[in-house]
Amino acid sequence: MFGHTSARRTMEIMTTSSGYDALLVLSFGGPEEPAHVRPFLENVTRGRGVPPERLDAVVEHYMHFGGVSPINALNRDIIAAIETELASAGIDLPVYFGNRNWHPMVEDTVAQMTSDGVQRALVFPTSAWGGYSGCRQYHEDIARARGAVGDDAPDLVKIRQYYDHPAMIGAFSDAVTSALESLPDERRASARLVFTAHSIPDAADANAGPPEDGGHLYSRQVAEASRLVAAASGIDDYDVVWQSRSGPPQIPWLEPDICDHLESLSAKGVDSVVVCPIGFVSDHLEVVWDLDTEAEDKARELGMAFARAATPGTDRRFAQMVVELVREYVAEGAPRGVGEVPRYGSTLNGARCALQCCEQPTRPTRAGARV
Ligand SMILES: CC1=C(CCC(=O)O)c2cc3nc(cc4[nH]c(cc5[nH]c(cc1n2)c(C)c5CCC(=O)O)c(CCC(=O)O)c4C)C(CCC(=O)O)=C3C
Ligand SMILES: [Fe+2]
Repeated sequence: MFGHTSARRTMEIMTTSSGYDALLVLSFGGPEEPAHVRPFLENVTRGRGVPPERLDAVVEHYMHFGGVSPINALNRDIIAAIETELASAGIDLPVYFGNRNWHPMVEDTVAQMTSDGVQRALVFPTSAWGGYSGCRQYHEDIARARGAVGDDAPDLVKIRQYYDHPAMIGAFSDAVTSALESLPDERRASARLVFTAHSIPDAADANAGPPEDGGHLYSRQVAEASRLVAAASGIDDYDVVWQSRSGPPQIPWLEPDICDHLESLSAKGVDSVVVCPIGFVSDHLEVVWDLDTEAEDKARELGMAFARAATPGTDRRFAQMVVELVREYVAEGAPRGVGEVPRYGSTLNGARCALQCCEQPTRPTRAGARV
């Protein structure tokens, strides 16, 4: 059952005039049955200093959904939508699917691409962001997968960060407006807009981006995307908070946490929130558990009305954005972005964007020694 890719058709691969002959959608991966939850989590956390107590808690989150992460199915839907949009744009590129942490593994997918004769492919990462987890780790995946295949591996060009693409900002903004409209009439005018993204260690954020850009690229992009979405929704007052913190408690991560923030808002008399998961392209486990279960329960406990805005992955504009990004490369179109924070992240064969870009900070081991 493993190892097949999502290339929907067998076709003769022809190098187009633009020089690309496939598109690889590269994602995080997730388990699709209970027996796969532990091995998946072991892949995610290998060498990353995540305490066993945290892992046990996360196993439980997956078990609440029958051991099935929604992420792979959502990515298959995104791929089907991309195929439709590519076809209507007249761009003839087969689409492949590979993951960092679970099947279909990117190593297997790149092996398949090699045997299909692919020579040079674009890689669309399902993360819009800079930073180690959001960008550089995807470069590492590309390099590892090519290394596993050897000399015949195709050249792989990763598509750039797209945190401020107008199509994505538009989809998020419409989702915020719909979430606001779903609140009870009497709670709508007082609703507070709260953006949330995956927390990362402070030290990882400090190192995010090329050093000459000043660091903190991830939190700066998240803040900028939030500003753009709020502005497009006609809202000028909002907060940016973080979720899904992992790692040992003594290491500082980006704060405040969404649930703590709901408590502070409630203490100030706020009785209604719209939560926008700006950091995620689809409703994967961090969204359906950490927001739709934990944060919503917290809001209920505090007597607050709660509405969670949709993620953009199911919006047709998301697949259209992917095709626009592909066009930037195949037709050398100008990058479209509406934000003021720069975007990096496009390199060949897993090279870094710059020397010491998104360097992993040293982490204490559980024994207390630094590695
Ligand atoms: C910035 C960021 C994104 C957004 C960018 C992107 O989308 O890539 C993201 C996405 C995701 N994170 C995911 C799942 C997990 N992340 C973990 C752990 C971690 N995430 C981190 C950061 C991020 N993560 C970090 C710094 C860690 C600590 C360990 C380490 O330094 O690497 C763990 C380990 C257990 C835990 O501690 O939570 C799991 C299971 C899933 C799949 C969910 C599903 O199955 O539906 C997705 C899309
Ligand atoms: Fe994560």
